[in-house]
Amino acid sequence: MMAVTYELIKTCKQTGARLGKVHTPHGSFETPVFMPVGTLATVKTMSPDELERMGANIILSNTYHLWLRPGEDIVEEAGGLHDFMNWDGSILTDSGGFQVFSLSDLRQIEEEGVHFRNHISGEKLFLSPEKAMHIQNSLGADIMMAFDECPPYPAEYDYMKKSVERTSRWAERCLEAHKRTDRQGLFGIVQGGEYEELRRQSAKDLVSLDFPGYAIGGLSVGEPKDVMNRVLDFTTPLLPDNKPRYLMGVGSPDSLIDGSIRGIDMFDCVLPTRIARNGTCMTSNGRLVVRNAKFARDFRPIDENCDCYTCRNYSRAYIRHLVKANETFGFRLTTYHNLYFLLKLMEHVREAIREDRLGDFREEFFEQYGFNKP
Ligand SMILES: Nc1nc2c(CCNCC3CCCCC3)c3[nH]c(NCCc4ccccc4)nc3cc2c(=O)[nH]1
Ligand SMILES: [Zn+2]
Repeated sequence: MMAVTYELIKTCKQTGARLGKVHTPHGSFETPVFMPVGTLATVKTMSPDELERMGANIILSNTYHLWLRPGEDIVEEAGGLHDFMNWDGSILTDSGGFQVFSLSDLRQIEEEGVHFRNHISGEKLFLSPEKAMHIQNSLGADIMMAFDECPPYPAEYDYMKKSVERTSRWAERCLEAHKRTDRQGLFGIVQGGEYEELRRQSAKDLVSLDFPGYAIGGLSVGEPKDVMNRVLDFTTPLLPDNKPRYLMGVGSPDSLIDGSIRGIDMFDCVLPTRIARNGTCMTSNGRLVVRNAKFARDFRPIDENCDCYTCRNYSRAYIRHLVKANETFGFRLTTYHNLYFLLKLMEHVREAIREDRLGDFREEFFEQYGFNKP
């Protein structure tokens, strides 16, 4: 029995977007969906109860971070991530590949795996496809990611070709090493940078391995948005219609809409929670830096079009005061609003797909948010 399955409900007549549902052992969620990130087994400053109340059904955590701290053995002894963090919705864990490349220096990539330094203690470590599978099996996430290399942007064609071929060999090794296929679904990650023939090669290799879902990796790594959109235009059609497609590391409102239009079903990003912790909020009229002096006597909510707990009960003046005083409650309020804003945005995207008008929704949203301004 497949741990993770996808149900295609309908395709938008105006765009390539699709309305779907993903079923996992910890429940189902409609797609396109934004997945809040909880790196160290917590979505920073939010309780599981608050995440549930704001409508989150799936959150992310991470192999690399939990392996280093507290150690996957402790999480396994607790009964796995769901019990450890008291979250009974779905969980997806990234494989750690990306974090090794983005967090630690002195890394050396070989066929066997990657040698690198622990970014906290400096000790030398080694992560391989097999090790990444064992850790994710111990963590017990409903969706696991294959161990891949996400090359930097830009990367030479020859380097990228070698990297794609190795990532495909690593994907096979992940399938071999994955132990709990009845309870945890393993997604393959398509690489290939901006090179169409390499994306084709990567997708062909992974689709032939018949994963229950596919991620598009190697994007949101500094390339211009039109490069990302072009890569999506020729990559998503290479993936099977009856499997979820997850665009990794994407979480700005415009990219969520443009990715959905190009047939992406799942998104994750640290953006909303990270900018919240420095007092920046996403609103329907663009970004608002609540720390700004102009809000000192502004008693309106962060976003007058938002009905979240933060916007129903607190003013810009109050939140500015808290953020300036470095009061934790202030960051809880901005985080709650930013996550609610993106979860609500995806609800509107799904509604627009139902009504075959996602193209129109994109125009209205971009206009109001200010994306079209030159
Ligand atoms: N395997 C893998 N992961 C990738 C990730 C991590 C996705 N988030 C996981 C999440 C798990 C829990 C801990 C945190 C990470 C990416 N993130 C980005 N861009 C982020 C760009 C960005 C945007 C805003 C702020 C910071 C960074 N591109 C990515 C490409 C890949 C990739 O090819 N392979
Ligand atoms: Zn709000």
